[in-house]
Amino acid sequence: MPKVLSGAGLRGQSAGETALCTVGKAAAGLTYRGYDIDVLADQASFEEIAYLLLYGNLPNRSELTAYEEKLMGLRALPEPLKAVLEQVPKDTHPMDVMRTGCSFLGNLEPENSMADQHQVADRLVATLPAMVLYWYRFSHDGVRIDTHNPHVPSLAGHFLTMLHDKAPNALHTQVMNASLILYAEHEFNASTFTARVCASTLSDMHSCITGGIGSLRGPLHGGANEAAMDMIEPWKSADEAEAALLQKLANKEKIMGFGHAIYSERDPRNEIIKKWAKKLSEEAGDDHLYAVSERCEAVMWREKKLFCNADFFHASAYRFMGIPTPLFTPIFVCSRVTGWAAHVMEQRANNRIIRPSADYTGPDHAEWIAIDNRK
Ligand SMILES: CC(=O)SCCNC(=O)CCNC(=O)[C@H](O)C(C)(C)COP(=O)(O)OP(=O)(O)OC[C@H]1O[C@@H](n2cnc3c(N)ncnc32)[C@H](O)[C@@H]1OP(=O)(O)O
Ligand SMILES: O=C([O-])CC(=O)C(=O)O
Repeated sequence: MPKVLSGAGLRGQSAGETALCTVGKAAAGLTYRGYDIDVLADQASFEEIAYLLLYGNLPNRSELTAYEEKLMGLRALPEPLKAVLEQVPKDTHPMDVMRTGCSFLGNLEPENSMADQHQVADRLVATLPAMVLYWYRFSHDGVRIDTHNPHVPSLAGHFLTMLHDKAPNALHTQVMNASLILYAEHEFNASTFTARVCASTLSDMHSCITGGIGSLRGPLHGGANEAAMDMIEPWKSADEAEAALLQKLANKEKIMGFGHAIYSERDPRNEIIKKWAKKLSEEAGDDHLYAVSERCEAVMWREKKLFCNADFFHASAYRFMGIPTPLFTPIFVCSRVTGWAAHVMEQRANNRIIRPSADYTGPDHAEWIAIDNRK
């Protein structure tokens, strides 16, 4: 059954048109430009999805090879950007680092003309992983990593190689690739809408993407994958998880990684990432984290009819690949930048400034009081 969409948060109101994505059609589905997410996550590479979203069609083999080579050629960070990243304190949240990095790249390489929008978008796709990991490895390990990785064509492998200083195994590359596909696009979610509002003023791509990063950061949106990990990490058994979760529900707490603004019964991305989390759990010899996650899923459905969204099983999947929690939402950025940029281009192609109205709730008329007469 489709979710009843009404009330606050602009729920259920159409705020524009898109040819990029459908969410929640027949209560569950997700498509990118008409292609089903199950097929894409199983068959495609993230680079194919980036191309599909940004250029409008699936690339043929030679287009894909050329696109992969283009992205690899755009990976290097400018020296002044590295210098800025080296100034950012170690205890900064990596999402704030990405926000700064994206904005500063816009200072160094401004989008002077909208004719450059594809070049600017590709440059961001290629450099955002390097920005966050250059800073992370410098501030945490004291090393200046090489962000080229010419022998690692996939962004999935590139990210894990920069993080761990060695090439990932095939399973980790495959899961990371699927994860990047799952997170790439989701219609008019909060961060994409932020980017589109910014685009509607005819602002530049870096401003739109920087705004998107700021919106994604919150725990009700992309930040939920980190918040879910923080919640489940202390629980050492499924029984402990169930007891703690019931207590949270009794306290009327929000449980991160559950529920959705549009989907009513399931998030189609959950089954996919859950399957990979199980595989990774077996590979890692995990004896409780996957079981804890599964129990949370069962308890939330039993107690509240709330289901896992895309973020919940991403938490354990990323942990099994040795990814530190504060880098979870930044990975979402590395993926969603493709959706954001595609929406910016779509908004620009048929633009009217986005400017809704408000229902005024203040006083009808207030009499001016001279400053010396105020209480
Ligand atoms: C990739 C993504 O961004 S997916 C979303 C990631 N965010 C999270 O996981 C954060 C936790 N989830 C939530 O806060 C919400 O479910 C949201 C923000 C995703 C959607 O919000 P809404 O559309 O307002 O939720 P919805 O209308 O379905 O809420 C219905 C009821 O369920 C409750 N509810 C919804 N989600 C949760 C949850 N995760 N834990 C506890 N209760 C919840 C709401 O509080 C509301 O109760 P009420 O009627 O007593 O106020
Ligand atoms: O659509 C939403 O509201 C949030 C979401 O799942 C996403 O952005 O991937």
